[in-house]
Amino acid sequence: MRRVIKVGTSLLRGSAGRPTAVVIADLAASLSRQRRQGETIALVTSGAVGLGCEALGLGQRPSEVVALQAAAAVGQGRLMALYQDAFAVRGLAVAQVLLTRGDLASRRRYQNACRTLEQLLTWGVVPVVNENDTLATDELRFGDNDTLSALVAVAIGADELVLLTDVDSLYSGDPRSDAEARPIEEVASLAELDSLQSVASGGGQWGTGGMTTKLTAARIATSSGIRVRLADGRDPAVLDALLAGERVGTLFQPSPTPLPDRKGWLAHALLPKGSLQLDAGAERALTQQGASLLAVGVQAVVGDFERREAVRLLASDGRELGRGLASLSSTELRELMGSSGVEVMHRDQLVLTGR
Ligand SMILES: Nc1ncnc2c1ncn2[C@@H]1O[C@H](COP(=O)(O)OP(=O)(O)O)[C@@H](O)[C@H]1O
Ligand SMILES: N[C@@H](CCC(=O)OP(=O)(O)O)C(=O)O
Repeated sequence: MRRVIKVGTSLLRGSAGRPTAVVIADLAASLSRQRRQGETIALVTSGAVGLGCEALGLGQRPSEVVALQAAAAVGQGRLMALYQDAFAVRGLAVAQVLLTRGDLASRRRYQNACRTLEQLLTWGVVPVVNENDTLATDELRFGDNDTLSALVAVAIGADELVLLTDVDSLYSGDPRSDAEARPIEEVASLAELDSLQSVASGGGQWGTGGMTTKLTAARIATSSGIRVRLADGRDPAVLDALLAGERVGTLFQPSPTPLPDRKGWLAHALLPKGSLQLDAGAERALTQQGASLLAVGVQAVVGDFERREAVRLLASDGRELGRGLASLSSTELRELMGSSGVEVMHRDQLVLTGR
């Protein structure tokens, strides 16, 4: 079994009065037991900004990006030192892996990251992944670690993604403000997951994405065939129960028809630079025949992009049909749209997302 465990800022900063070092030591104890049973584990951890703020004596999370980036630079080393010490006591080595959204959006850099992670796992080292906050600029930022954890789970071909946070399950409303909110034990399909978007809202004082980004993460992972579990990380016994196979928190069932690796990457890692509006004929050719996209079906080109850059494919009513890598630049396309016999996107370079 391959598991990715995501540990949120909500836990690492101010979780039920447990100091960060204790939270991490408890995690290391539980996860190293799993490792001894032959399981493969990778961690995605938040906490760089939170620990940086603590070290700097900042009472709250700064709002300006540059202050967040600088605070992360202070906190990331401290965070790694805690993981390193906690796992070393149990005889396990850890490795720091810092990624930006841009790293995962480039196929070459994504494959590099996959290879490095695989090498670490082969050596029995526990990768400890975080966003490279200090370098990530606004447009290349995830901002939350939920989405990153789902992409890491896809990258290492995990069986399960565990999102540990400061709430015991997904609720039918934000439990902080909705006294009637009820826990949801299982989300059985992508359709059910999509229908839940309205119940999720943002994070707490230190967490960033809240439940909204956890649902995005669940969508990415389950559509690639990875089971997702959301559970309370405040109590180490809950993680132990989860790792022992007990039903705790919320279970998101994996899709029975997972996207193959490259299509999963196209659907979830790309950073679209523009979009193409398609006519009804092109929509039918893509969705019903699995055809490549031809210039004859392109009605409008929005944005500026080069050849092999990512674009969204939109239906005439603005719905996203899919996305992929264009064979032509926006300048070339503006000249050629409507002409027959010109390929704009090969079927292997596009994925239908139907959002
Ligand atoms: N529908 C919901 N169900 C459960 N929690 C929710 C929901 N909507 C919003 N939340 C909030 O999301 C928070 C967890 O997200 P966040 O603070 O970003 O944590 P983390 O740092 O672990 O990612 C919870 O404390 C909870 O108040
Ligand atoms: N990369 C950031 C994590 C951002 C964050 O708080 O994410 P999350 O725990 O998903 O709400 C950090 O290390 O502080």
